[in-house]
Amino acid sequence: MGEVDPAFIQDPEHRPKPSIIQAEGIPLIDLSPLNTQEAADSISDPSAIKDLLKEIGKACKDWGFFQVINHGVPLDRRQRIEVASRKFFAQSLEEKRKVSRDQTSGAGYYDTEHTKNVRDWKEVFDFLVEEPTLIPVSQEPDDDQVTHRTNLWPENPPDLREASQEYVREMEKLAYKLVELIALSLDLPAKRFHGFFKDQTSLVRFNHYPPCPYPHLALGVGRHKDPGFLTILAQDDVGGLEVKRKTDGEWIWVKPTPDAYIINVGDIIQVWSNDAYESVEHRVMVNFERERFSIPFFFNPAHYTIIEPLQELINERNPPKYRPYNWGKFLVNRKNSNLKKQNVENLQIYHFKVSQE
Ligand SMILES: O=C(O)CCC(=O)C(=O)O
Ligand SMILES: [Fe+2]
Repeated sequence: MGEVDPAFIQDPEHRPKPSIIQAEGIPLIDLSPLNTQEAADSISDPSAIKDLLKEIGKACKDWGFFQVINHGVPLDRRQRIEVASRKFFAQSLEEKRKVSRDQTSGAGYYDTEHTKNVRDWKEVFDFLVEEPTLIPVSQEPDDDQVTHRTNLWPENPPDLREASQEYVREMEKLAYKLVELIALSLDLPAKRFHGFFKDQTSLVRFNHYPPCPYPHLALGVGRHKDPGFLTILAQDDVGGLEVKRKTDGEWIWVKPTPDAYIINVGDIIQVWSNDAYESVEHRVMVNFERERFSIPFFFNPAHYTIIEPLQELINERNPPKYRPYNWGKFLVNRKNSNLKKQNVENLQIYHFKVSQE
């Protein structure tokens, strides 16, 4: 890949800067107050975790991003899936393509994703949390058909499937804790969001960013916001994730913290909270020498969920800022547009924004 392939080249204004800004960085939040509660899985006494809720609320407002430590996910689960992911990507392209994602599967291997119509310098392997996962067949509003999506598991490494399934249970536990914290921080009942995830459309992705001969021109993932409810990301020690700081629009490097998870607010929280919390743009830089691996868990509601500002969070002085939309239709629209270069931007939540006039 010595030649510069124009498909990967970012417009000049979106290219990474030669100097990175570490600044004070995104907030680091210690979840250990949850571990000292007698019932950590149901936050029964919000007053005991008042400070934690404040921290979470502030991080969601000011950054849309934070890291968590003492999160309760056993380190060996994470190490096992990280090793499996490395082994999978180390195989030949021919081997990896045996589990290639196609139009009908919602999962598998692919290396042709585009973000904002520029190809990403990465290869990925996706798997669904629920089997089957129900997704609408088409983005047409009148078409009620749904498909049953299942996973494509590779033969090698042989323990990838088990490691993945084990890891996902841990991700769900952490996700539900975070969902409760976020609900409480918005002055909602702890379980306010739980029902939406009954038939979840959540997804885990293995990202592999190979070394890049022109890291000043390309990106591992172009600037974007995550469309779902929230994302729990495990990044390795290489680093490359950058978050757009809300105060001044600068791209801030997220310093790898061993055994921490990076949490970000997705578009759905932004809409449900009527913009109290914001889904923030992020991107991934690649580098000349080192390959990088990351594993995001995208926590997403059931396909039939209608996304609109929550009744409790709107009033006359704070009217709804979005028109309702159907999550499954939104997802299908996005999926159809991400695998090829197009001339227009794909569907975004601002397309549902109510005009303030
Ligand atoms: O690899 C990373 O650090 C982040 C990846 C990401 O933002 C995504 O896959 O949505
Ligand atoms: Fe992302």
